Amino acid sequence: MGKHDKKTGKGRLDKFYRLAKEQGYRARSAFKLVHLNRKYDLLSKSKCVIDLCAAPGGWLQVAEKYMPKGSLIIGVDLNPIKPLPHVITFVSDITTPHCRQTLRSHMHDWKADLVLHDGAPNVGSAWVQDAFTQNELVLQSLRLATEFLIKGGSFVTKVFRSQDYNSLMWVFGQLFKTVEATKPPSSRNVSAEIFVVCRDFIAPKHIDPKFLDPKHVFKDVTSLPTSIIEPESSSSGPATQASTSTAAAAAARLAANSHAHSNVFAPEKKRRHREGYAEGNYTNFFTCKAEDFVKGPDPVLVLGNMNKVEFVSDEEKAWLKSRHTTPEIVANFEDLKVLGKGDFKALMKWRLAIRLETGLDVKADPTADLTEDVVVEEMDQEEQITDELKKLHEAKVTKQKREKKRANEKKARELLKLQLNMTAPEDLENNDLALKGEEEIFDLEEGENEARRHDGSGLKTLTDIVREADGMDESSSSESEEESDEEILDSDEERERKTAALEGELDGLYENYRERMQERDAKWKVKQDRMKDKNFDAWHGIKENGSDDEDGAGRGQGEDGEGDDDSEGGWDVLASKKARIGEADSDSDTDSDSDVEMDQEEAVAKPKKKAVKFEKAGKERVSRPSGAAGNLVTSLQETEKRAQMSRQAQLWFDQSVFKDIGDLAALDGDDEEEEEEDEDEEELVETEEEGDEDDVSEVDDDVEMDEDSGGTSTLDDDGDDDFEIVPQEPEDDGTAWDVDDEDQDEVKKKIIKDKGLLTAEAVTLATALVNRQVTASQLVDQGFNRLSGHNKDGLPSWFLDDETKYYKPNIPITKEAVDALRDKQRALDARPIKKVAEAKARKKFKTMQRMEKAKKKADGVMESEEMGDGEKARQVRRMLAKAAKGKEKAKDKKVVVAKGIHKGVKGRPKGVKGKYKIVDARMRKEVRALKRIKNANKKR
Ligand SMILES: C[S@@+](CC[C@H](N)C(=O)[O-])C[C@H]1O[C@@H](n2cnc3c(N)ncnc32)[C@H](O)[C@@H]1O
Repeated sequence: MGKHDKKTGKGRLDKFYRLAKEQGYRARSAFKLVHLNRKYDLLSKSKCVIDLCAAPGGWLQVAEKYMPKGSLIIGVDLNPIKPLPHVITFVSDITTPHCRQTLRSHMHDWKADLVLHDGAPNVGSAWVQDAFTQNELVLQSLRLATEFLIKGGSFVTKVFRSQDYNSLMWVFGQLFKTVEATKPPSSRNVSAEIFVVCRDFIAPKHIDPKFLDPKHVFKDVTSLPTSIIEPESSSSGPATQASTSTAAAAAARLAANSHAHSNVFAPEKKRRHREGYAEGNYTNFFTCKAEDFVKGPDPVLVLGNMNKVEFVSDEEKAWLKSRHTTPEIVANFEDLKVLGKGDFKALMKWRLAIRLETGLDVKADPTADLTEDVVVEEMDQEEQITDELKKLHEAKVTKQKREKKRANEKKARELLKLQLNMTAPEDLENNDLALKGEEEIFDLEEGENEARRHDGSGLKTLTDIVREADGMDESSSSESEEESDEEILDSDEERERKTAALEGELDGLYENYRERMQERDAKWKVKQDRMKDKNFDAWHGIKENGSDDEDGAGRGQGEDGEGDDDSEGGWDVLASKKARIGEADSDSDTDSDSDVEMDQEEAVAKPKKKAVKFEKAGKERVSRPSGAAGNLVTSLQETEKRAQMSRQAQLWFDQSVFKDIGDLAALDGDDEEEEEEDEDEEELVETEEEGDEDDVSEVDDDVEMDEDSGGTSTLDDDGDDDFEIVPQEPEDDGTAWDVDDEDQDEVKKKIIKDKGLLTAEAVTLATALVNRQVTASQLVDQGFNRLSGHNKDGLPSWFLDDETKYYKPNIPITKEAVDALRDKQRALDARPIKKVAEAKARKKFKTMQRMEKAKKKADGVMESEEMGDGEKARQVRRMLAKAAKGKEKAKDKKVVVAKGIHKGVKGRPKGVKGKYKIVDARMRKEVRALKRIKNANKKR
């Protein structure tokens, strides 16, 4: 059988392959015969076996093993079979006369008890063709079997299930009393092969050659003669019976046998023959009376199940004479199995006509003729089809809706994640969604309508978001209603439940997010507190408290009456307007942290109307907002830190954008009436002060805004210095980024961007103030806008947190402000690195020391009376120049061997530039020698 694929992969792992190896069988197929033999006991009683298609000899081995000793075992194959003990083998094609002759030569006049056939043509082409070739081979082997089998002998063959299977089985049934198809366990389920065990060979005397001719057998089994087999003898009994039985009956019997096994394999078993006979059913030739069709309750069933409708009774014959009974109708009744849809319709029409004619049916409408009745029938079918189509359409629509709904839910989830900064916009599958998430869903400036729609708060609830994403907004409400009717998932209850679940899930996610943030950033909590205090509550608080409280009385409570609006809020903006440079509250301790932790009472006591007053204190310009109304003057007992802050404030205002400010106190167009601001957000950046003073001067002019406070300075909550960089590109809004999932660089960039934006706002406002385009009061008034009021009741924490970040007025920034900051950043970037700065400072310091010394010396020179004025001036100049220059490093001595020196040559030796000193090598040696001697003498 040649190379077999069982040598590789799957085959190698096969249990029977391993068993065959273990037991010394040449092929795993040996076990098929083992199993067949176990079931039918074929071998033990056989004394002569012919194995057709026997290579490599597995079956021969089994036969040799289970057959009685001395049995004749003959194997034939296209391929040579390695010699086996007690087995005769030869190479031949079983379809050729040569094979038959050779067999005969080996058999002499013996008859075989058993003929085996496990042949398989070389497969590889299409299945049908292979199956056909296979079954052709089966028929050839059967031909040999009929020639060499003894009466009562057995024939075992492999058959491939195909449309010819039943034909083969029918033929087997004609030749053997018992025919059984079986699938041994060793035969792979995936294989379409089945083994047919034919026992008790009838041994007919003469077999019509057509009976074993593939052309006839496989072409049309019904065309086979029903009595082609002549019994070998009249005494053959059952054989005669078998031979006289109709082919249809035999095929039906055998088909019934095979059905017992048909579930094991048969890829084509599901194939349906929609026209003509269904496979295996051709022997079930059923007839019925025309009466059953006409009068029966289910004419369709009759047409479907019967082969023929017969007109037997007088009544039925009378129907044949009806004008409705056309020759075509009669022909149709002759063979129902070959009819098409139109034929069936015609028969149904005929039935109705006959029924009407015979009075079995009464016309509903007397005017309606037969044709109309027929149309009713057609309509029924059409209705059925329409109905089916409708159902399909509905199912499709429902499916689409469900998919849409799922997609929308997914979108909603992604949007919410996006809003929680749990995902980056580019991570979202749908970028539009990301944009939507940023621009639309939480668009807090969406407008009054939107605000009204959402309880007047201007905020969308989660349900709204889900509803929106679900396409459940007003525009699609009708569709939503329809959907809710159709799908239980869309019911309000379900929606609420899902929304609640989603909210719960999101709350959980948000909590995780917060935890992660906390873990990641030790200062996060403090920042959050400060955020809450400053940017949200306080922001709204100041506006709620009103701005026209000119008397500087304590700030009132907010509209919600909570009274917890403790920070300057609106000052967030106002302070930005005035560059937010101030010092700590004069009457409180100046620790920056204390600003953050300001308690409620203190906050309430703050003035409602906020303003800034800048005062000069000595050289320092001081922003000195004060929480207490009367505390308008900078305290002289300010701490050193505060003094430093003031200095930094001065540096801040030394920037070009403020250069036009003459007196900062005059900033406010509403004159000195303005009240002072509390210090809540007034922190100054403590700059790096490393290196000497000169270095400090280089970096000290850096005042930054705190990202959290929307324009406050950046003294850390823990009091650490926090030097920050003003961004290069402040116009880029990168506020939507989440620091949590980014690496540190990204975080820094984000902070820079954020700060840049806010700082630009501050500078813009400050510039506007400076240029008197706007007054402080106007700015404060502008702070009262539609974003002021906010009912926070019942809102989820993630939303409030998000609001804290984003629910702010959009303060415009000018190009000039951005340019100013950019210039500043460039200046900062141009600074030398720390070590260089330190080195420079050291150098400078030493120079100053030298200059100091030189100055003293110069004083001495000037006091001298020995020198004239001109001489003194020259001396002093030289000394100062020397001091300024500093000590030059002693250059490495260069030794040059000059020729002729020892010969008394005078003047500059050749090749020597600059100062030079002539030394005598011999003299040097002598000097050293003398030193050595001297030392030696000392030791003695
Ligand atoms: C599955 S193998 C038989 C295995 C065999 N029963 C055993 O156990 O070793 C099928 C064999 O049929 C042979 N065969 C196919 N067509 C043939 C033909 N026309 N004449 C002889 N042998 C043929 C192939 O050469 C192949 O060896």
